This record gives sequence, C-alpha cells and structure tokens, in this order.
Amino acid sequence: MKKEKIAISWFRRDLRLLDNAGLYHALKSGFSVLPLFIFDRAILDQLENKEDKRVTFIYQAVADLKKQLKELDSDMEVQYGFPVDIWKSLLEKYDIAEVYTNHDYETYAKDRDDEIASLLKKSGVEFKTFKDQVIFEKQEILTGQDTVYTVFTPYSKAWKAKLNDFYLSSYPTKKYFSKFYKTKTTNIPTFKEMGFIETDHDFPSEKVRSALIENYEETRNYPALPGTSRIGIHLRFGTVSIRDLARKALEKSDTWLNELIWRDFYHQILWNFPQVGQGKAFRADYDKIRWRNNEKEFKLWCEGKTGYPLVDAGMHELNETGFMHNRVRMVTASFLSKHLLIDWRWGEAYFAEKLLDYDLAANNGGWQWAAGSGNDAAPYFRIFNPTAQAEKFDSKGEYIKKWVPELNSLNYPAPIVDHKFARERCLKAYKEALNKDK
Ligand SMILES: Cc1cc2nc3c(=O)[nH]c(=O)nc-3n(C[C@H](O)[C@H](O)[C@H](O)COP(=O)(O)OP(=O)(O)OC[C@H]3O[C@@H](n4cnc5c(N)ncnc54)[C@H](O)[C@@H]3O)c2cc1C
Repeated sequence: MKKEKIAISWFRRDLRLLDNAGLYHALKSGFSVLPLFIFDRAILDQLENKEDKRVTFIYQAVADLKKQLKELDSDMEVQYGFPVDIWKSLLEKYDIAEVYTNHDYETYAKDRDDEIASLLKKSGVEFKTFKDQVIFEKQEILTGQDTVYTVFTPYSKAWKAKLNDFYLSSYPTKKYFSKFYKTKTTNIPTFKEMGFIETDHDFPSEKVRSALIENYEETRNYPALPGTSRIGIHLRFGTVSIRDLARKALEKSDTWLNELIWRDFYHQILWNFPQVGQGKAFRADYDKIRWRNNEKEFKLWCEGKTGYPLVDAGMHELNETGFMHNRVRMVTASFLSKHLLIDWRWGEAYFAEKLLDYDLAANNGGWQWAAGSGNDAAPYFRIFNPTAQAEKFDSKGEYIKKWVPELNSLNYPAPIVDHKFARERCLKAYKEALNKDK
C-alpha cells in the first residue's frame, strides 16, 4: 500500500503544542503532521550522573505531549539514538515530504542540523527551520553601523524600539490541530533502555504569578525570598512560550522584561561569536590570565566548604536542588574566578552539570561576566566581597542559615583564603595578563 506523504515536526527545545513556530508552519503545510522527539545520545552520553533530573523533566514533558496528542488521535514518535541514524530509519519508515523545526543556536545543534538538512536533501526532503525560543535572534538587532551589539544597555534599547505586536503574538497552532497525523500511540523508550534512572523531583511550575512579576524589582536580589520566577527550566526546554512571558513582562515589570532581554542578548552573542561556547574568552586578553587551578580548592568550592557562608550556601542550594539564586550565582562565580583564581571554565562546567535551567548561552554569559572576560562584563578590578554581599542581600542571614545550618558549629571551616589577600592576588594576576598598570 502506498504510504501517506507526511510532514514531520521535530521538537527539541520547544516541548509544547501551543504557540510553537515550527509546529505552526508544519500544521499549515497541507500535509499531515507527525511530531517527533529524539533522546539524542550525543547529548545524553555526556551526562555522567545517570539520575540527572533534567532527563526526568524532558521525559515527563514528552509523555505529556504524547497524552495531549492521543486525545487528538495522533502521537509523538519518540526515539533514542544518534539523530543521523534515527533520520535514516525515519526516511525508510515514512514518506516524508517536509521537516519542520525551530532554531537552536548552540554549536553542536547547528552542526547536527546542517548534517540532518543535507541528509534529508539527498532524499529530496526540505528542512524548514524557524525562530521560536527568543523574541529577536541572530542579527535582527543591529547597531546603526550594522554591527552586532556587544553591550547590553544599548542592545536592550534597540530591542525595545523594534518590539511590536508582530513579534509578541502567539502562533495559533490550536486552529490546525486537526492536521496531526492520525496514528496509534507508541511507547517511549524506557529510562533503563537509555541508561538513566527516573528521579523524584518537584519541578517549578510553568505558571508565573502576576504578583511575583509586579514585585520583582523589590524582591529579586534577596535569595531568602521567593522573589524570582524559577521559570528557567521551562524556558530551557520550551515548555513555556517566550512570547507569552514577554507580553506579561511588558505589561507588569520593565525589570523582569530586562531579564528576558538578557536571555535574547546572550543567545545572539553565542550565535554571532560561537567561539565563546567553545572555551574561548570573549576578550582574548583574558585567556592570558595565569589561573592557579588548585584542584583541592576547586573541590571545596564545589562542596560549599570555602568558609564564606554566602558562597557555601549557594553551592549547597545548587547541589541539593539544581537551582541557585542569580545574586548568589554572581558571588560564587566571582569567588571562584577572582578569589581562588580558578579558570572560570571549570565553574562553567560544574554549573552546566548541576543547574536545572542550564543553558549554554546564559551560563557562559554569566561566567564570563563574573570573570571579567565577557562582552559586557564586570570590570576586572571589581571583586565582590562575599561577606559584604551577604550583609547587603541576606542581612538577617536567613538564606545562609537555611543552606549552611552548620554555620555556628565547630564543623564549619575557616575561610579558605583571606579576602584582602585574595583581592590583591587577583588584581596582580589580572593586571599582568591584561597589561594594566591601574
Ligand atoms: C554564573 C552564572 C551562571 C548562570 N547560568 C545560567 C543558566 O545556565 N541558565 C539560565 O537560564 N540563566 C543562567 N544565569 C542567569 C540567571 O542567574 C538565571 O537565569 C536566573 O537566576 C534563573 O532564575 P529564575 O528562573 O527565577 O529567573 P528570573 O529572575 O525570574 O528571570 C526570568 C528569566 O529571565 C532569564 N534571565 C534572567 N537573568 C538572566 C541573565 N542574567 N542572563 C540570561 N537570562 C537571564 C532566564 O531565562 C530566567 O529564567 C546565570 C547567571 C550567572 C551569574
């Protein structure tokens, strides 16, 4: 029997049916649309922790999508393996007319997509890709001289000036749900088949309370308060739409909107300067810094045993929950790179392993900001004093008490390094590398 010609909508960082650009265009293609998700071995094999909570998050999101599609008499095809192999087998299994997907700005993903596009092309199948996970991408926001912005404030001004309803409106996918390919539900590969163990974790809700956004300006800097949205993991895997969030932000809080713009900003930095995601400092001079890279001290930092309560509280929060408050991310990152003079890439990799909301563009941006090597970074001579930061942002010590209950016991370590000494040592090392005499 002749197979039906179909379009495939390949889901990756966009695990939702509503307001999904690639899916919308697929549903409008005229072909029946089969959704696809690949548990990509090239990514999963890199994860050392086989109880990685992010795998559970994705698994649950995919299971939920399958449930929604079942109600529409359709299904999501879920495969485990290397994308090229999977696509070769899909080309045999189905008569594929077109493939739709959303842009992914990371180097691995770009290479993967190029490879898949050329594989499909050999079979006469067009690979159509769309912007979905950011409001503005690649080179949509340029300076008057047509160059890419590398400083946030002018970028955000230009971003806001360009914004209009067109960029904020949702893709009305629901109207076209009848276009899903009619098929029976198939199984998802099991955790065991993929070499992982399902974890029991309460993930943050994808709903952001209006009151939280309204109070964000006042509460966002205090790690003891539930003052930030915790929406990061949903943005990472696309279980929420950036357009929905940006509309809310626009209505309720310019400060929160700015955070979403930071996210776009770092994505366009990664796209336009891909070397930052490949281990290079944005400012090349910073790669001349002679890092101390003391492994014992790195271990103490990872374990939250530096003797600086705010740093230790942050690392404990990260290790136990997969989240760390932004203020504390800045302090712990600065402490590692400046106080301990440990290469920021070590910290970047540690955060990448632990953060539920890990995102290469934002994590790299955050680390290079803290180390000073980033495009719009903290100047090299600004060295956070972790004690003063704690006094300012956790004045009652509530956050610290929660995450470092051993603080007042004999078990709590003495500071790993004296602040003043570390500050001088850092300035010396940075000045030498950067040829500064200030
Ligand atoms: C060293 C370091 C590493 C970081 N690593 C990551 C990371 O891996 N993934 C990540 O999403 N953010 C990262 N950030 C940025 C920021 O800390 C987190 O986005 C934020 O703490 C997440 O909490 P939330 O979801 O409650 O955010 P909210 O404060 O409620 O902000 C809403 C959303 O805006 C975006 N956002 C906020 N601040 C930033 C920022 N500075 N840069 C880019 N996007 C931002 C995020 O998507 C966030 O979820 C890092 C920051 C630093 C200093």
